[in-house]
Amino acid sequence: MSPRVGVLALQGDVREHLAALTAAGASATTVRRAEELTGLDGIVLPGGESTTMSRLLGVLDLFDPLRDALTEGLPAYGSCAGMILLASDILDTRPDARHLDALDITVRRNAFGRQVESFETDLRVDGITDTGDDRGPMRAVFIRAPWVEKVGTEVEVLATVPDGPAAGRVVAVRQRSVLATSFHPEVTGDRRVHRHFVRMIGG
Ligand SMILES: NC(=O)CC[C@H](N)C(=O)O
Repeated sequence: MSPRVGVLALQGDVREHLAALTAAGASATTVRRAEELTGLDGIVLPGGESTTMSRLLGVLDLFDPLRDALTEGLPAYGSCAGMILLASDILDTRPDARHLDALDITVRRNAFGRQVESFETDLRVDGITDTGDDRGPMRAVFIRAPWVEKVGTEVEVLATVPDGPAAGRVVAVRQRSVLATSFHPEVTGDRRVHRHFVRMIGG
């Protein structure tokens, strides 16, 4: 049976993740209420605006149930704003923004600065672009993206920016069943990250 994956659907590029997950073989469904967390094999936190999502999670009484589900081991994948929400520490955020503390990383919001606020590059992602018939670098789209400034001992770094002013910056990580990318594979048509997540949670 295909794994059942929820997409947090409060704001952001929900539709793109639903399509990518479906193409990757998951049964994808939206999550707007706490009850909709029941029976999920994984959840995706989309790109968008992390402070807005954080506020809506509170307004809809979804923040605590989601954090509890993550603490209990619900696998998760966050892209961009989703990565920020999953982090244990955020730099350059608003004082009232809350985060889910599911990944032992420090992220800096809007880290790439004005000149390269949005850019694309070809990336190698460990375990994703180096295996399978379709191996090879992945086009990665960064839109006012965060980078990871610090990783805990249990966190694997999967990708860094290859060149340019931000060379070496960490942009993809995994800690057990939680995966996060600064970039947006959901907008490129390259399904390898979503397939990787679906395989990861399918055991
Ligand atoms: N593309 C994105 O998800 C941007 C993230 C946004 N800058 C934030 O802080 O939430």
